[in-house]
Amino acid sequence: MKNQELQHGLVIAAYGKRYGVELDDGREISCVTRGKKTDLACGDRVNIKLTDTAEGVIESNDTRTSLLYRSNAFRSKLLAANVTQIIIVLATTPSFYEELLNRCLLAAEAAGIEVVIVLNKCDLGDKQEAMAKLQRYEALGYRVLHMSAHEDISPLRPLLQGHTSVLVGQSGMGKSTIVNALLPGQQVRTQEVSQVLDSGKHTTTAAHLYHLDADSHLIDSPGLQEFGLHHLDIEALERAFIEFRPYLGKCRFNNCRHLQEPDCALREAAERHEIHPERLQYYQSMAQELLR
Ligand SMILES: Nc1nc2c(ncn2[C@@H]2O[C@H](COP(=O)(O)OP(=O)(O)OP(=O)(O)O)[C@@H](O)[C@H]2O)c(=O)[nH]1
Ligand SMILES: [Zn+2]
Repeated sequence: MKNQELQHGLVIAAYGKRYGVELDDGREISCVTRGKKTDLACGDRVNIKLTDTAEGVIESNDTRTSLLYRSNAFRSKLLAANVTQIIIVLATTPSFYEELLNRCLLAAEAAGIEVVIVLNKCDLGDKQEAMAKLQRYEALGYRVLHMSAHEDISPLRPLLQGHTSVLVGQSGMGKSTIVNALLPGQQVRTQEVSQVLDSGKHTTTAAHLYHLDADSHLIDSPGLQEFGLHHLDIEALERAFIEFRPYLGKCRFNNCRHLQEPDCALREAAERHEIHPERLQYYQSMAQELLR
């Protein structure tokens, strides 16, 4: 193709090394990156050189307003770019991992984005235990929405308005049910995109972006197990615990890590139960891991 002008677009799907990109004119094309570059995510705004009518090479990405990482035991990968909000989907049953919730919250705070915790399957009888666990997070100021994706998705809709939200959660919490309820037509759309992108090969989608309306977008990230926090340093980690912030800088040592040091404002606050001792312990275990 002769046309070497760069096109601008939005990454709407990440399939390993292949990306689905929606061009500013609305066309969807399949792209690879230049060289070995793989540090792109759903939600990235990119500049593309077309190589065919429906194919291109991503030359660069625009500056991001936010970036979230996912990780496995070995390394961090990008999860989503330019999101303004994270929707953490939990359910009354099966029981959720509080560890994963905490990691999601830290990732959101570190990225500077808003949080909504959704407790799904509230139509089921057995919700007391999950609700009790979440009271601690409500007390910290996090918004917790009790709902049932089976019965009524409408309480969630206004919270998505004007945001680019990323939906995360462990398997079985009801994420697919929520996406399907929010986007009754998305099945069609997934097929269209995968026909363009898959070219017959079996691929796994890391994430997919859907438009709810002109200003509201939703990124679905299937199979999320872990949140990448390897990129945080110790200062970012302590600030990511929102209830620690009023105490930071008040310890005797200004490089206090709040582990064993004397006159530590955070440890004293935990002793007075102004901060929850379990959250401090959780911070300490992560800090020790980071400092190793
Ligand atoms: N009772 C009840 N069941 C629900 C609700 N939402 C989802 N479920 C059920 O919970 C099960 C898991 O829901 P999915 O939407 O597949 O969960 P998921 O989080 O997408 O899980 P993966 O596909 O494994 O990632 C399914 O059997 C759903 O029908 C709800 O609000 N109430
Ligand atoms: Zn301290």
